[in-house]
Amino acid sequence: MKIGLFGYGKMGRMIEQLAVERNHQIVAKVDVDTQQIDFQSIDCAIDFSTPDAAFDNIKSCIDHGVPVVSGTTGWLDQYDEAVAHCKQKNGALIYASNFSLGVNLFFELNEKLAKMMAPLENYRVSMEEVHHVHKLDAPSGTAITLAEGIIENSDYNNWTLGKAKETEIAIKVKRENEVPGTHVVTYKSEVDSIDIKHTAHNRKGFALGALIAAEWLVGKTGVFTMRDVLNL
Ligand SMILES: NC(=O)C1=CN([C@@H]2O[C@H](COP(=O)(O)OP(=O)(O)OC[C@H]3O[C@@H](n4cnc5c(N)ncnc54)[C@H](O)[C@@H]3O)[C@@H](O)[C@H]2O)C=CC1
Ligand SMILES: O=C(O)C1=N[C@H](C(=O)O)C[C@H](O)C1
Repeated sequence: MKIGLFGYGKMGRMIEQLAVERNHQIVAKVDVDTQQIDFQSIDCAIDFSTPDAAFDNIKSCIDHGVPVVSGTTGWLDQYDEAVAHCKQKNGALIYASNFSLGVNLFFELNEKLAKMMAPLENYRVSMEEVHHVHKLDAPSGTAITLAEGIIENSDYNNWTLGKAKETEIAIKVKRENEVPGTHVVTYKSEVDSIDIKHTAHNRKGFALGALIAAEWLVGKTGVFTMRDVLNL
C-alpha cells in the first residue's frame, strides 16, 4: 500500500518504520511546511499531526478521494463536521483516540466494569492519565473515550478536570518526562478500591494499530471505528 503520512513527528516516524517492515511504501511525508501534495499517489493517508491541523488534513484527503486514518487528538469539536463531510463525499475515515490493540481491549473492559459498578452506590469513579511533557492536549483523547464509555453505562453524565460534582468523573492529568501514555480508572469506596490500568511501554502499539486500520480501510467507504476493524 502507498501511504501518505500527515504529520512527520514522533508518531509519523514510528509508523514509517513499521510500514516498511510490513512491505508498505511511504509516498508522502506531509508536515507543517509542505507546499504540494500528490494525492493521486496515495492509497491511504495516516494523520498524526496537531489538534489545529487535523481537521483540514482530513478534509483535503477526503476531497481528493483518499481514505484517512486519523489518530490526532484534541480536534473532536470538529468530528461531527468531518463525519458529515466524509459521508457527503462518499469517502472513508477512521478516527481513534488510541489505535493500540491493548487500549481497545481496555476500552471494552472499562465499559463492562462501568456497567457492573453502576448499581453500587458506595463507589465513586475517577481517572488519571500520564503523558510526556510535549503533549499539546489535556485530557488525553484516550481519557475522554474512557470517560464517555463510563457515561454511556452509568449515571455519570460528564467529566471534569476540576473538582467533580456528584455526577461528574474527575480526570487527573500528569505530564512527566517522556511517558508514552498511562491510563488508570479507579472505583473507590470507604472499604476498598478497584483499579484498571493500561501502560504503553513505547509508541509501537499505536503505530501498529494505525497500520492495521489503514490496511483494513482501503477499498471501503464510510465512517468507522476500531471496533469495526477489530470486530469487537
Ligand atoms: N490515536 C493514537 O493512537 C495516538 C494519538 N496520538 C496523537 O497524535 C498526534 C501526534 O502525536 P506525535 O507524533 O507524538 O506529535 P509530534 O509533535 O511529534 O508530531 C506532530 C507533527 O505534526 C506536524 N504538523 C504541524 N502542523 C501540521 C500540518 N498542518 N500538517 C501536517 N503536519 C503538521 C508537526 O510539525 C509535527 O512534526 C497528537 O495529537 C497525539 O495526541 C499520539 C499517539 C497515539
Ligand atoms: O500524545 C500522545 O502521546 C498520545 N496521545 C493519545 C491520547 O491523547 O490519548 C494516545 C496515547 O495516549 C498517546
